[in-house]
Amino acid sequence: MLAPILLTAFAVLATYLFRKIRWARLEQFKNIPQIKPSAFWGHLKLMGELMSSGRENAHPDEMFVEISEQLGRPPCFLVDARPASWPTLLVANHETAEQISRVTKQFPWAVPKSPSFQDVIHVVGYKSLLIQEGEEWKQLRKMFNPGFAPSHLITMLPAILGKLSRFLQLMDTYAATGEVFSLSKPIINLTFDIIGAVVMDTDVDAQHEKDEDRSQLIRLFDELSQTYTGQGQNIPWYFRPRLEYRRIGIARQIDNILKPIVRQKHAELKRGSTKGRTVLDLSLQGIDDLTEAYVSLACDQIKTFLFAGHDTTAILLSWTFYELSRSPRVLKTVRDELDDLFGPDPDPESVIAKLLAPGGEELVSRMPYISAVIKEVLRLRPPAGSARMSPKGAGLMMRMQNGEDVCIDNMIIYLCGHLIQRDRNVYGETADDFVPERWLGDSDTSERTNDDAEGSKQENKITPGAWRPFERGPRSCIGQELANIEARVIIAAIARRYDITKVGLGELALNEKGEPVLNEKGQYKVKSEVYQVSRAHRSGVVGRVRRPSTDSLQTIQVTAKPVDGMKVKIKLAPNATTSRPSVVGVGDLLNHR
Ligand code: HEM
Repeated sequence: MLAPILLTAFAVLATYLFRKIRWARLEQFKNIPQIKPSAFWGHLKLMGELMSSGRENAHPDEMFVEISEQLGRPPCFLVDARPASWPTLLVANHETAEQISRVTKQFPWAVPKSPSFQDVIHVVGYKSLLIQEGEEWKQLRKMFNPGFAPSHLITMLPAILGKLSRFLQLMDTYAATGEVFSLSKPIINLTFDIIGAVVMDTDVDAQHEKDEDRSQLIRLFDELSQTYTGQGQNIPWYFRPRLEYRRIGIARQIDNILKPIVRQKHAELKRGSTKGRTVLDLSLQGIDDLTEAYVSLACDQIKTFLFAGHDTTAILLSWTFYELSRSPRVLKTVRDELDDLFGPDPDPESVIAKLLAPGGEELVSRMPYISAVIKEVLRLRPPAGSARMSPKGAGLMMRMQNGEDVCIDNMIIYLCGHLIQRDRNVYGETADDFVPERWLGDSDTSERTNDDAEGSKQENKITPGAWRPFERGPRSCIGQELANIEARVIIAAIARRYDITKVGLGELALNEKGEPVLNEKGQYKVKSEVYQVSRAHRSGVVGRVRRPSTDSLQTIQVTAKPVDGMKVKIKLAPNATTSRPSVVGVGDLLNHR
């Protein structure tokens, strides 16, 4: 008697599930452009195939480019990798992206962040600016905006330049030995040191060769980011409780280092024994009683700035030096601009002296060609994108190419800078080429690019929303101006001192005389392409190989880095002095300021 009942119940359940899966795969999003999904697998199998047939370890953006091409480059398309990830809407055009990033009545602070950001919760903290929403986010942003205001950041120039000496020393050593090294590594460590100085006036000692000489804070940060590498690290925590426990433990140790710093800075401010110029100082001003809750909140923001501010800027600089190394026309123009601005002496000490002298701040804003180079690198190699999600039931509608309105609630909306910024409708036939000149007359990379009224004042041509490496709208990058200043002064200090040669992937193709050969686009021909990978790699040293898997969809917010950590060798440029006055000089210059 029981058997037929059970059998019937099983048949009913199976039919229900079959229909439900079929509906979800074939019907639910049928109006969104997509590769024909499998009724059972959706796009899971397709993604597995694409990732294993492509470049090893490649950033998912590369796979999205391939899908976009197959679909005829629509403004947006769907990738359905359920249950490995939420269904994901890939946004590939600026008009569609603006619908998500702008302020609307429904979303007064733009469409909320995707829950996939929770993956990095132990790195940035529960109350991180990166993750918070609504009023809480607004208050935080208000609290920390002053520390990142351009007029304030420029006063931090000495602190930024102060971190260059160790970097230059190391680069000079590499130039002397001629050894191959990962350029991203010293740059990441430099940007880490700069963030530590700008945010809390603390030497985080990232730039030491030996691990034991680096600060405990940096070592813990490193240890924590290590827990995010390797396969399957982003599955729900209850499937990997030991790893979760380890992350919580490391995060607690980091807090134990940062909390006393917050308390000490607050005490110094109250005593009046500090000028109070760091990002942390400014956020503490006006706070009489420092509660534990505030200490915790400030800690989460410091972690957020350390996390969001070092890797991104380092990626920008790594790609910049790579592009300069293979674009002789661009390198020459950059060096000419530096000669004009800083005089013919290419020594970093001389550049730094001019930056620190009266009027130095103004020099930072007067680098139109270098700015165009930075803008073009950020266009072609955006270090980060944005993942958003409209809550279930919110009723966020998007108009598709066929005129249909589709509800896009409860799915990841990925504003894919890599696709948006290579849109042929905006950038034409040279969309994939490195052409800094396209920005001349509009080479601004500052926060003003987030302002449409300012953007349309430019006599130029390229619509503001089509350049969005820092994203746009209220949730755009708070550190945009800091990244700009860092990138400019680092390029100014080193672009004339070293000649950089890529080694391994991306190496120049030489002719029979051993000379590099220009292609029709004015860049040297290369033997292979350097491509982007997604995972957080230890201090930029890349080497661990991960089998491709669908969980990379959940980590699309993780930055896109050069695959090999940008392996290069360097030598002093022909007119650079062979002595190393810069190493001693930077410290002296700062002491005398
Ligand atoms: C080239 C360098 C950088 C790039 C390309 C970049 C890119 C971005 C992008 C695309 C976002 C938006 C993320 C989203 O919508 O989900 C963002 C947000 C953010 N960035 Fe950056 N960033 C850079 C440097 C920095 C620096 C130096 C800091 C330093 C503190 C920083 C801190 C932040 C923070 C805190 C947010 C969250 C802002 C909010 O939600 O209110 N970034 N960044």
